[in-house]
Amino acid sequence: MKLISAKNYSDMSQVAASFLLGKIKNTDRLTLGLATGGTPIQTYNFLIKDHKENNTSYQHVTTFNLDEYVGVATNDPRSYHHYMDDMLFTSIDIPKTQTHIPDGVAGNLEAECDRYEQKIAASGGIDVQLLGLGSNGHIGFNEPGTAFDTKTHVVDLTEATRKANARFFDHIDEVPKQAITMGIATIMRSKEILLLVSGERKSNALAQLLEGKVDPAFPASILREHPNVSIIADHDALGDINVPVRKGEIEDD
Ligand SMILES: O=P(O)(O)OC[C@H]1O[C@](O)(CO)[C@@H](O)[C@@H]1O
Repeated sequence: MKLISAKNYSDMSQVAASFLLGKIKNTDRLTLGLATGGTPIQTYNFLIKDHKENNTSYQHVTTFNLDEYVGVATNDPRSYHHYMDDMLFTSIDIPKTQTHIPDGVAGNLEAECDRYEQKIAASGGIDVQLLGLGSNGHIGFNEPGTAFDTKTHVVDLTEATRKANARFFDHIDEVPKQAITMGIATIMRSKEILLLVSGERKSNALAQLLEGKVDPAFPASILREHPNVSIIADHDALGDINVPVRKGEIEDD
């Protein structure tokens, strides 16, 4: 696992965008796994800025998002479909047909999970998966206690996660109680993983990921067993962590 430090949220986002652009610009065909939440927003802003300034194309890129709320329509501003259109897709030249997000209003949610899993496999699997880290160690919406062999599935959200995400809704009661998420096995099959961690509120989770044991009680701990993980963490998230850290390129300036 490679740990790269960045000074702050903005620098973390710039290092992350450069990392992704290195892949986007240097491949003929790329499948990206994408995340939502607060963490990747500025990374997406930097990708958009680069697209506008350098005309970087996404015609050869296919994307699969980690998750979607159950019962939130795709055109609802709180859906992850809407988030992705708003934060990235409509501002770059990626064909809509190449972007994939689970359908949280599908009539048969189990069938939707199977369909999504098969779609990822049919595309050849995920080359690079972008991840955020839940304060309780969740990755995607895989909450503590999720078995490491899970594929895409429906999950009951914990109160902690609903509270953490209530900032995107008018009231906590409006935060859905369930979501569809890629499973931990789905995420672990990605060829490469890029985990972004920012802010003091994530420092305990990051310390546990780096120093604790691999345990389903802390889902992100499984990343220690993946052969190709890079973590970009800012100083607030790193806190006093006592592991070797490589400095992000921006810090070397
Ligand atoms: O980036 P945030 O908003 O702190 O959320 C952490 C993670 O939790 C989720 O909101 C749930 O999947 C992810 O989208 C995100 O990566």
